[in-house]
Amino acid sequence: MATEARMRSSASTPSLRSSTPAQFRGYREVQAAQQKYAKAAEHPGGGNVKVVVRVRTLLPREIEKEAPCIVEMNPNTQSTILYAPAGLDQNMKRKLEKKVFTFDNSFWSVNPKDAHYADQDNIYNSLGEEFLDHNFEGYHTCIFAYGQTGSGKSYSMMGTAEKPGLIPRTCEDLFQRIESNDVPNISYSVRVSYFEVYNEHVRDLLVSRRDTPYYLKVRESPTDGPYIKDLTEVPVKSLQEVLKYMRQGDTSRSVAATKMNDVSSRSHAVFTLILKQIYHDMERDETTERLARIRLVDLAGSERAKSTEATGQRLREGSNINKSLATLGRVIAALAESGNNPRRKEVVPYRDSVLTWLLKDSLGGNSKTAMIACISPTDYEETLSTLRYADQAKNIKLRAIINQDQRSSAARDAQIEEMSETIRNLQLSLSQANATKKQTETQNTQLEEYQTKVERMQQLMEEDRQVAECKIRSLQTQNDALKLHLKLALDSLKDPIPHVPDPEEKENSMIYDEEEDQEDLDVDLSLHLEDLMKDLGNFRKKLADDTGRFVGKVRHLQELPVNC
Ligand SMILES: Nc1ncnc2c1ncn2[C@@H]1O[C@H](COP(=O)(O)OP(=O)(O)OP(=O)(O)O)[C@@H](O)[C@H]1O
Repeated sequence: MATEARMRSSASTPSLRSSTPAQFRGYREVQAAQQKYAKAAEHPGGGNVKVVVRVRTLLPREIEKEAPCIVEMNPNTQSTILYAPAGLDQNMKRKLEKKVFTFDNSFWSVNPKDAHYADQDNIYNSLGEEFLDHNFEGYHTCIFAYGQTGSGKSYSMMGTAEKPGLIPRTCEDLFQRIESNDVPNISYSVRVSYFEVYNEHVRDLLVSRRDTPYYLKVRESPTDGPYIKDLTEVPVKSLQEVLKYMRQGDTSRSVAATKMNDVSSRSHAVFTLILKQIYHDMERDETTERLARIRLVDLAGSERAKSTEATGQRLREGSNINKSLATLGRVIAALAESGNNPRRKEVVPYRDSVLTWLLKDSLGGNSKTAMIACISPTDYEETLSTLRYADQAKNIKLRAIINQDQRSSAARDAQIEEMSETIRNLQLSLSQANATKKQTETQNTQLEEYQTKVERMQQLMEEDRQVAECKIRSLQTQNDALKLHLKLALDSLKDPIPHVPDPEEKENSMIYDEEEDQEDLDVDLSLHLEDLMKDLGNFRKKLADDTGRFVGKVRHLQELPVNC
């Protein structure tokens, strides 16, 4: 449970926010914002998995049964206390004495009337906002919700239309931050993907359901680790667009009514946003790219067949869910053990389930990660098991780094050129293979490679267009600032400020000084004016160059063949 004060986020504003309107920003202000941007890269990315617990409200079936609330939370210590259920004999009660756990946050969502009640807003402000700050700094992040079936995972992650959860709020804040950015030489791009792991198979939630199930393959890249081949990743430009995909994915998620939950998620759902920031340094003609993967995971709930009374398909689903959650438990245990004792090299069984294999990076690698352990206020055994799980996760050490890449414009151009050449060669060999009608395995691999390269190339060209655009924006801002300076300089030349005479000065020297000062001022102003005119000329020239380059590149992009 958290107090109001603690609920309010202490997270810093993102490094790129500013309140000065762009048209009034001078070169110095822009430089200051740029330095701030570079400074964010110095933050260390270590630390442990952040673990928070949320206890949900009592559900109608629990109220009906008059089930007592056996959880308590202390807002001062952020501890969660679990009491043994009433009605046990003294012997059992002694065995199941009260258990106390302390977490980064203990969120009390039982009764809205309580002072320390945590609503959806509080959860986002305490966790989501801070994690989005990390994304703008260039870190990958992952927030996953864990808990028994019906404990409030989907409510916390997705929420309802009236009370949106972490996922829609993250999307909203992300686009708000992007739209309020007024540093002209930074551009953003966002892509989204949404998949589920159902019965150990990966299903793309952004592709409409087909009669015969269509599952995707998991592959491993030497540089990026495990990834899903052919997963849809769509570029999104606005909040409305990303919410549209989120809803589309949500409706195709595998859910079913069980005895414990009317709308129970039968799969683990992974919603991912990829945020790319490209910052262009005007002086060095160099771009810095920052890439952050924002992973938001709603796990299926752990469940006991006895409580769910499941049979047939539901039972099989349940046993697969439990199997992957058990593997996740073993992965957490192994990582926590290595965190406690760095000299001990634990074998982490990532590969034992599709879920842990895909979350490898988020669990013990390059990511800042948080776990929301969702608990029911009435179930002793399941709640204790979730709290133990969460307690162990606190010991996992992370190795997050800022994902940043610096390149000169010339290097970017060279990369595009090299890629065009590869695409041309692939196209040639494909059309030769087509001509001889040889449907070989090599041809298929080449075709795949070709398509990936073309996609990557189109992405690069799009980014290049954004860089050119932000250069133009930046030059225009500087141009505006210079015009303003120029106007002020001209005004002061036309109407110089009269010198205020010092009463103690002698009259003669006064006349002499006044004339001398005016001469100095005139010389200063005309030198300043000359500099400004020179700068203005340079900026105009640069602007014209960039516009020319940009138009040329767009033409090149339009001429590029998409399919062979
Ligand atoms: N903090 C909360 N405040 C109000 N209602 C909640 C809260 N948490 C959960 N609920 C309600 O409890 C029910 C179960 O929650 P939810 O579906 O999120 O559980 P879940 O953990 O995702 O379950 P499953 O694993 O079966 O999918 C829903 O009706 C949901 O609206």
